[in-house]
Amino acid sequence: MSGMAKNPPEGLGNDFLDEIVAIPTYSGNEFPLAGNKGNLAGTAAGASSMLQQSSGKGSSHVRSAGGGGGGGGGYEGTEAMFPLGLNLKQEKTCSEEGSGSGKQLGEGKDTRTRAEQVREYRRQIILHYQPLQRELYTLNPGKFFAPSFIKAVSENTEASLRSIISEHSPGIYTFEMLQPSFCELLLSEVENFEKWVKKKEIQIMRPNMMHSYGVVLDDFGLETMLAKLMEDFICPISKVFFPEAGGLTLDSHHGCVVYYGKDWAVKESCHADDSDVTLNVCLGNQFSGGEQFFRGIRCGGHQFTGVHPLEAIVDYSHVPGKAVLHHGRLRNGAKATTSGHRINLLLWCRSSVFREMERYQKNFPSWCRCCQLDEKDRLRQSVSATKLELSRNKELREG
Ligand SMILES: O=C(O)CCC(=O)C(=O)O
Ligand SMILES: [Fe+2]
Repeated sequence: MSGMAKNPPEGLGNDFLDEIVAIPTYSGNEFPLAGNKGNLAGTAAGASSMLQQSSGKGSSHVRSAGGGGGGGGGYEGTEAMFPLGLNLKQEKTCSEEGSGSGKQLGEGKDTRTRAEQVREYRRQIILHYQPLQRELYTLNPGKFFAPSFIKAVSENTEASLRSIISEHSPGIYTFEMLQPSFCELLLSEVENFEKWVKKKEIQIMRPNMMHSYGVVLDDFGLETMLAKLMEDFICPISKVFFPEAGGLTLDSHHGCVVYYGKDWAVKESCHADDSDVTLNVCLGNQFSGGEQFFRGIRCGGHQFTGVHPLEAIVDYSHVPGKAVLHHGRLRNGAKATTSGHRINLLLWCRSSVFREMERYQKNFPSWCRCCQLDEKDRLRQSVSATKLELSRNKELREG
């Protein structure tokens, strides 16, 4: 089992504390899942009421394509705009976000790259944290996944995958994925990690700028297991359903668990994940409300445009054990969880090849609605200009 914690020494030395970089943290509320055995079958209740569209800015105005690419988590907020992505310091600009390894952080003193800081941060945690559910740390499909999911992925044909996957709406796919016992184990591991963090009074990195309530699984030893999960079980699906979004070449991920509920109220904000393909699976528990909403796929240059009238505005009510797989640039957000607690596993899957190609892409990406509209406009204008020129030439010849 690689990446597992060794026996921790008593307490944590100053070196360890020095290594932890300040990030969003919370210390107050207990993780309220202890003793919830058997409750995982709870479902997301509550009819999905329509989310109000983005205030004021929600016109279908199409901005001309700007920088593009960039992988940053832009937001079209219902109110505020937040960036997303792994963040060692609470920076405010989207463009600083994302998987930009090689970038130096810190004001002056710390000259390590972001990648180096993250590596050291993880090393320190893994050295000191003692896992509770060790079986989670090695991928065990028979224990983790629903039999139907294992069968479809092992057959690995488009037909077998389509037999278990439903298209909730264009580009949003759902399927039964996790066994209740796996969800329970993961929840108890997360709870254990939170207890450890609290006991040691350390600050840890939280999943992203939207979530101070949640943990990054990769940081405490689950990175290898999640990488294998992505490679063996998500890539076969993304190859079929998201070939245009890097689905053929996913090669890195950001894995976390996020919490919603009374003690973990998250501001409703529409955003794009720092991901090329996103896997989101509900782990539990009993809750109502908390629908996820989707507001159109946009490239980096069009993140802040409104929803187009022809575009579906989609809500989805999470169900424990069931996965949602969507295009990473599909703008999304979560409505308030009105009772109980909703806890989800997120795997932001990335393709370095896709991101590199995006940087040099000259043509518009076919999957961005605004780029499509821009392209149509450009064609229309060029046809009108040609027509005008032809009629002028005709007038000159005849006149
Ligand atoms: O509410 C959820 O399940 C998804 C959260 C989310 O969109 C995100 O963290 O990127
Ligand atoms: Fe998201």
